[in-house]
Amino acid sequence: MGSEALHEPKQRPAEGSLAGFESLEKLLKAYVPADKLREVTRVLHGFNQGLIQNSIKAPTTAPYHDQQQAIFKRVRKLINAAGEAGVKILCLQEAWPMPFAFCTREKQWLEFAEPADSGPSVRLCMELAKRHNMVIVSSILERDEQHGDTIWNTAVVIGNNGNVIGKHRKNHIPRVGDFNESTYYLEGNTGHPVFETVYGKIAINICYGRHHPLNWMAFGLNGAEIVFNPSATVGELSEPMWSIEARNAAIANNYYVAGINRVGTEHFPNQFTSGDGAPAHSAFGHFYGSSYVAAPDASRTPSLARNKDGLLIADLDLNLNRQVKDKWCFQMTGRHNLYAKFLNDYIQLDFQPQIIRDPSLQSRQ
Ligand SMILES: NC(=O)NCCC(=O)O
Repeated sequence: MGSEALHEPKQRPAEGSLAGFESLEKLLKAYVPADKLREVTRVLHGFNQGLIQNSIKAPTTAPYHDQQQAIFKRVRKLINAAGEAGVKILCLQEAWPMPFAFCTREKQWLEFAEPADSGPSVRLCMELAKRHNMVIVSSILERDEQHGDTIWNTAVVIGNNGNVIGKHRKNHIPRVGDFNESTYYLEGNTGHPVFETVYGKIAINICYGRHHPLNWMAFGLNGAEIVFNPSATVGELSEPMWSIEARNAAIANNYYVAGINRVGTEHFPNQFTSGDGAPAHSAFGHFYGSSYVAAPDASRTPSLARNKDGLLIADLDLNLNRQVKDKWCFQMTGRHNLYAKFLNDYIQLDFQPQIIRDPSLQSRQ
């Protein structure tokens, strides 16, 4: 019997699975013979080196407080597991204390917004960070009460003493597919902060910011050693990009990147449309998890599952950043003065693109 017959899933593939397998790695393992799999993994992942992805735990029709408490219960358990395993820096997925309701455009979901220094999820993370002597990056919907209740998509960095070190607000707000986030909040105003923690210098590039190379670059130039990318994105939209973007950023900027994606399919009480003529629907699509860590030497860890909660633990040797920098000299050879001048020209109203046209082309009217 061939391996295909042995491993072909017999029933309908589980929701959110990849042809019946919980991750690409498991699918490859089922079909590629062991001697060849080593080579496939070497080329796909390089050499192997805590992140938490979680689904929502109560229906979106439940009272908000119940929805939030159900997620807290689950995430508390996962953070405790990370702490017991010795995790020192932990990042949670984007807007982890709530369903990713921004597809609906309904303002009622702002009920989940909280102050970045004292909201319920922040207090939970402060308690657990202190208990486990751990740094926690917690991505929330922020309500800025000091500035007229402005709403932001924010990552709060909590130090190992249970103190809030600071926060970063999402720089790039998507206007793609059902990601109607601009209905709720604006582009962030916190720049590209790097947080110096007892375990290393970290930064956060929130979700859609991962499509913007200069966003990655700025965190690197500010000295980040690890950049977390807490995300919420669905299979139909971005899955082919997911395994590339964090790796590319890690290579180009000589730091580690940890991509954390939400997991599960979220259904909402009222139907919404995608503005593409297709019928109204009540589910966002499948958040495909697949969280992983990419290193500056182009290696990466395997992914977490596509359809299950998970905790990924990776040992990061921060000295590798400098070794790779010394070898490849990407920072040293960067022509930042050229780019600075170009960008300055580009933002002028009278900017003209630098195009040298083949004079033998027929002139366009
Ligand atoms: N949450 C978020 O920014 N999603 C946008 C979709 C994507 O970047 O894949």
